[in-house]
Amino acid sequence: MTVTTDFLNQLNPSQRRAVEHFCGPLLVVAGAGSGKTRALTYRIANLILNNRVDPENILAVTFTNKAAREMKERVERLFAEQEALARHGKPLQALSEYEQIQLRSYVYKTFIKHLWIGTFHALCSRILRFDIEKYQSEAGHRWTKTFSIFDESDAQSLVKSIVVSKMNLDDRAFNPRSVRFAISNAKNQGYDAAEYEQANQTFKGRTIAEVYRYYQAGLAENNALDFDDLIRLPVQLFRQNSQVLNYWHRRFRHILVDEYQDTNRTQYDLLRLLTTNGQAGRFDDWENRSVFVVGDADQSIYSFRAADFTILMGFQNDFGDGLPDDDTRTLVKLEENYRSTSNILDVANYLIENNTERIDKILRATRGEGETIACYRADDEVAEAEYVVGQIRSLEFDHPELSWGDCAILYRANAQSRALEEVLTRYSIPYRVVGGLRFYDRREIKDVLAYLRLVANPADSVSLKRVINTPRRGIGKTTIDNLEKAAQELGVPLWEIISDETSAKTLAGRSGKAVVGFAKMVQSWQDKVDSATASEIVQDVLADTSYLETLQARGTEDDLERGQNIQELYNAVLQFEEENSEDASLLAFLANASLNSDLEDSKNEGNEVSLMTLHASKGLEFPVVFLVGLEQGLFPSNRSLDDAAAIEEERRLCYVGLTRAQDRLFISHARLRRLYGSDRTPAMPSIFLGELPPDYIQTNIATALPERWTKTQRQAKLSQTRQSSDRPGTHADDWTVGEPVSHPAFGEGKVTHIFGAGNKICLAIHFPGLGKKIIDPKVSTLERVSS
Ligand SMILES: Nc1ncnc2c1ncn2[C@@H]1O[C@H](COP(=O)(O)OP(=O)(O)OP(=O)(O)O)[C@@H](O)[C@H]1O
Ligand SMILES: [Mg+2]
Repeated sequence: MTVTTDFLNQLNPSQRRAVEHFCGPLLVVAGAGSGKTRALTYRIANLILNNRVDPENILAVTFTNKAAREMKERVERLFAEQEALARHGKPLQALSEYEQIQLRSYVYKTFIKHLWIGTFHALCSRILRFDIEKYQSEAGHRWTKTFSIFDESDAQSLVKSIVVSKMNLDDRAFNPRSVRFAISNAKNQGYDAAEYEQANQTFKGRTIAEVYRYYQAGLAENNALDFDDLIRLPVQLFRQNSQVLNYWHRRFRHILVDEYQDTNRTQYDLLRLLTTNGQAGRFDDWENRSVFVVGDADQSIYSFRAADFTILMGFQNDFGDGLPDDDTRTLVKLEENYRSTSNILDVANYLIENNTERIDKILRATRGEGETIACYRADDEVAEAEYVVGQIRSLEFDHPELSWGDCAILYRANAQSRALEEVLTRYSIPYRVVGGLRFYDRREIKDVLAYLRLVANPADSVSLKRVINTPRRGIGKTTIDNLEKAAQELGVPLWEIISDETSAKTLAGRSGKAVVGFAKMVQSWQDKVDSATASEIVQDVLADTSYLETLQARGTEDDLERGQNIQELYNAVLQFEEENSEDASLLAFLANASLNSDLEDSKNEGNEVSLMTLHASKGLEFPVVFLVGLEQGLFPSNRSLDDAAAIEEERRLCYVGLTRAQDRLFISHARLRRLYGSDRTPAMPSIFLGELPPDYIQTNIATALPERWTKTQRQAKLSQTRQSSDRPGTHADDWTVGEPVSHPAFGEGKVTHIFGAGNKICLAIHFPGLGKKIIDPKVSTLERVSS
């Protein structure tokens, strides 16, 4: 391939600098829509095309599997375009279909196939498929490369069995979900059970540490890892074994990370080990390797999973050999936004300025002003959904160039999708819920995958128990308990008892024959695992278990849909085999299935409205965005109301939502909302609504927002706010915690917290009988009550 720089013309000078920076560390910080992801993608192409880097030496970390897929496709297209010019002297589109296919297949085989692009989890699972057998945990646990990946529900059922059966604890006091969460959090901060116990010297802390120990032993017994261990284990392995680390260090000379602000401690440790080869010193090889990260601290929204955006802020110091933070050798700022109209961008910037914990940055619009932002107050959640759908339908007439696929509805909580789905269905508008009930979380899919996991990893007793009597074959709970007890006493996996005909018959009594038959069936698949393809094994499993037939025999609509889903799973296996010809084994497919939540996207991708949580919308963009449910207690969420830092995170989430919009933005809230099956309860408008600049916003209720300002007034207001010469009651010093106040709608209450500083404040006020509300004194008039 000839050296070329043509494609770099599609970048602005700062992006180009980031892309062309060859070796050494580089941080790109910039606001939303400024082309960070684009720069990262072009950089991969540039490393290979112009810097002559072997694709095998590149590791790119994306936030979702979908992003990884898109990035690969994008790089592939860039390559194909360059190659078309070089070979044929014509742009790609001018070539015949046959020539295009040939060219793309060449590009795929020569370059793309060798690139490692994926999420931290997907990449780590690949590393572990090579090296996990060299790892030994402090407690002496070991895993083999056929390990299963436990998803959240598998992990929780393991925790539950420990809490209830092993430790005889009250599962109300030690709710398996929260215990699992505590363990997960500890892992993401790099704590093992002993370190966790050290840091939590209460009864509860010690008990959770004990569950943690049993849980790790349980994982090892099942030859399984949870999502957190997928990243933690390579870190520990790299620390234990310098040869292994050295191999991966030499392999990944160029590391690129998108959304770096949402990196947690363990992921950071992994990156550091890989770049420095575990040397205590800093990044020491400026001539031969690079570490390139892009991010935006204002979009950090995963602190509940231990993400820490100070890691982004520390990048230059950590990797930059002690160079000052603003050193341009290690920092590029992007200041143009290519995504949104200036109205949308102004509104988002205005909101995020309310955060105290942030570094100000410039983000200039490059597009026109666009339309104003619509804000709608609905009577309840159904009326809100009707408003959204009404707008989507009227877009059909007003903007025929837009299609349903251009629209996205974003919300804070998954449960909000129900009302929206009902109304969309009523009007026959096709939609898809991105990351809702994941395809791989469906019961029938989990069943078939459990069979496959058992084939690949006989030690996986969680999967074994799931399928031993599914479909029913007359093996009851008592029989399974007996078999399991024997396995525990002998300290062997359940499979060993079941697959031994004599033991199985002795222990299983009347169900002995069924157990033996089941074991023989599984054994016959296991015998083939090295020679057959994944799809052949799936076919065998479906045929031998009569799973599909059982569904068909029952024949309800639900059952038929389940049958179709299984068919879809089979298609996914075939597709996987096509795309991954170099490793299409059952193991590789299973890892992919555990880690890939985007199957539904590829199945349905087309002209449909997208529904998703704000978290899932990160990095994406849509011409039309609806941001719904801006109500106190929902967004910001209830859990954040008492916590200033959490409110700031919610505000960042709101910033993420607003900045997904390219052309049109609709915001809404309801006065009454039914959520999680409760009665309709009154809902207050979100504080974030009061923080948006009213002159940019058209609302259906004159009083929904504070007084209207013109744009010039807004500027004046902004500087005035900054000079803090406000009306009384809007400055932090005006209030003290504990003082009684009166609100026009809620009556009398007491100030419990003051968030923010200067005149960028909100007050948390407890109103007897109503609970706690967050009030912005700039929006609501609060009266002091003399006590
Ligand atoms: N130099 C450029 N010229 C034209 N369009 C650009 C340029 N850079 C980026 N874009 C476009 O702007 C949009 C936003 O880019 P991108 O998604 O890379 O931004 P980002 O900084 O990663 O955003 P986010 O913070 O939301 O992840 C995309 O549609 C991209 O193609
Ligand atoms: Mg991005």
